[in-house]
Amino acid sequence: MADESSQKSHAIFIPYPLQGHVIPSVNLAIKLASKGFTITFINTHAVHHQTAKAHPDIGSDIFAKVRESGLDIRYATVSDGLPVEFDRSLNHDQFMASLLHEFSAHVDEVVGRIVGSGEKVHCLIADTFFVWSSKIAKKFGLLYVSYWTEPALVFTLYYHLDLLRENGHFGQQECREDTIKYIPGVEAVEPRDMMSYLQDTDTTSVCHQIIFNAFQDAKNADFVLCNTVQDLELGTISALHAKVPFYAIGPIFPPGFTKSNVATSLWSESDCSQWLDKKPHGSVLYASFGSYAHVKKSELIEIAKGLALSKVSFLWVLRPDIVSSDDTDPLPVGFKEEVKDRSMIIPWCCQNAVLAHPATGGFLTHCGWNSVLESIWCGVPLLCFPLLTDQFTNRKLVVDDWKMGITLSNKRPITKEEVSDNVNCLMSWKSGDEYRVKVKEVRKSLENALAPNGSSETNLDLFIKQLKAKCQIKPISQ
Ligand SMILES: O=c1ccn([C@@H]2O[C@H](COP(=O)(O)OP(=O)(O)O[C@H]3O[C@H](CO)[C@@H](O)[C@H](O)[C@H]3O)[C@@H](O)[C@H]2O)c(=O)[nH]1
Repeated sequence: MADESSQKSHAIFIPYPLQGHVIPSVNLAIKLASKGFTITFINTHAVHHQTAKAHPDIGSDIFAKVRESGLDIRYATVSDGLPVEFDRSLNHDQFMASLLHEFSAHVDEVVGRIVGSGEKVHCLIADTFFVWSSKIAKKFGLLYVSYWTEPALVFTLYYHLDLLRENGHFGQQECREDTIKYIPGVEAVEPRDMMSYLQDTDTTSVCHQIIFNAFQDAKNADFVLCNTVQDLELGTISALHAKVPFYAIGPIFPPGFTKSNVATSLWSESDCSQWLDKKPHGSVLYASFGSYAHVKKSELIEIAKGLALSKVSFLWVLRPDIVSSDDTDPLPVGFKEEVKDRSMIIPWCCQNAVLAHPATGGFLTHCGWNSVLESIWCGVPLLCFPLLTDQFTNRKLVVDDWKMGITLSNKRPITKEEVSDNVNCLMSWKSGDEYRVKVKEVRKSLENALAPNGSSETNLDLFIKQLKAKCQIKPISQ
């Protein structure tokens, strides 16, 4: 009979309540559960409410279906401190302030309830951007596993904020503009390629407070799991190993890639497959700017006009709040009519299915990290239009380091002519070929990482082994 120390590892898993964080968190939760973990996954009431609105069949539990397949994933929800119907997109700073100041009290209560029920819990897996994780983990006697959903390069730049500050590249009225060459493991980064928050001169915003506090807290993490691919960021990761118990476990995708048994989309997905089926191989540009950033109306109009000018077929995801949730129809008058024979414009889709479709030949993207990984996996080259946060740094990786895409524009504001020219450059068989060849080369690193004994599996297994050792859990079979 199993004794007290041979139980399954039980993790409470709390994703950051944003689409681009919930998706890789659900995927990691499934992966850990398939390796024998018990997971209690906790979404905010607001994320659950919006997911349930988009998928009326899921009821109160997004994991009901995967549990039927034998995985031990439990599900709970918690308040983020704001009413469920509150418009978090329109009132972004108030939302972030609530996550900074209010959320931890609610998390404390729910974690306390689970631990107090007598259930043995071993660790708290929480997004690195939370400011409270190590304190709550410590209070309830749990190990803290920090989950980083962006590249290792971005992690290390935040981790070395003090170094950037000391050297005058961050936090001054006039920051240095020369190349940064002193971050361990990072050969060179231009200041313009740092995350947007590190390029701001005003560092008093709520997002800055979150970053400062979160990275202070991350220094107390027992483990950091990163959704990146070891081979692609080897130097950065090796240097981090000297300071942080850092595990490159990516790419973390849903099992099956194009279809998940767990509903994660916050908007209902339009089916584009029939439209795509009628298009020639590699002829469609897919355009999407993710779930979070907003686009200036004037830039959105230039992009629309540029797409019209390009004559390329395109599938464009335009979230209802892409400009602002109080301007839900920002396209130029007559645009939809003008491009109707060669376009499909929708509020949301199953992005993995679109990228994996043979008709898709290019991706106009804001460079969210999930989008970058998904595009590589599907061998689709990128046209980069970074808007916020890590997207500028991700663009550097995609264009300057891995050479599998091009930048939409090196200056702002963008013009319709450069949009059209660059769309044609990426989509044309001749000029786009070098990027298609490169992205397929980079894809090999992902394939290797996911192969049996590849870095994704090996690093995840190493983490599990070391976690069990720290918790003194014996393997189940003993
Ligand atoms: O119509 C769509 C559009 C997107 N997605 C999915 O939504 C996710 C979007 O994630 P990402 O591409 O990373 O963009 P954001 O939603 O903007 O993600 C936030 O979180 C990321 C991970 O931390 C950061 O890299 C980004 O900069 C940040 O904005 C991806 O998995 C997409 O497949 C869909 O399923 N359907």
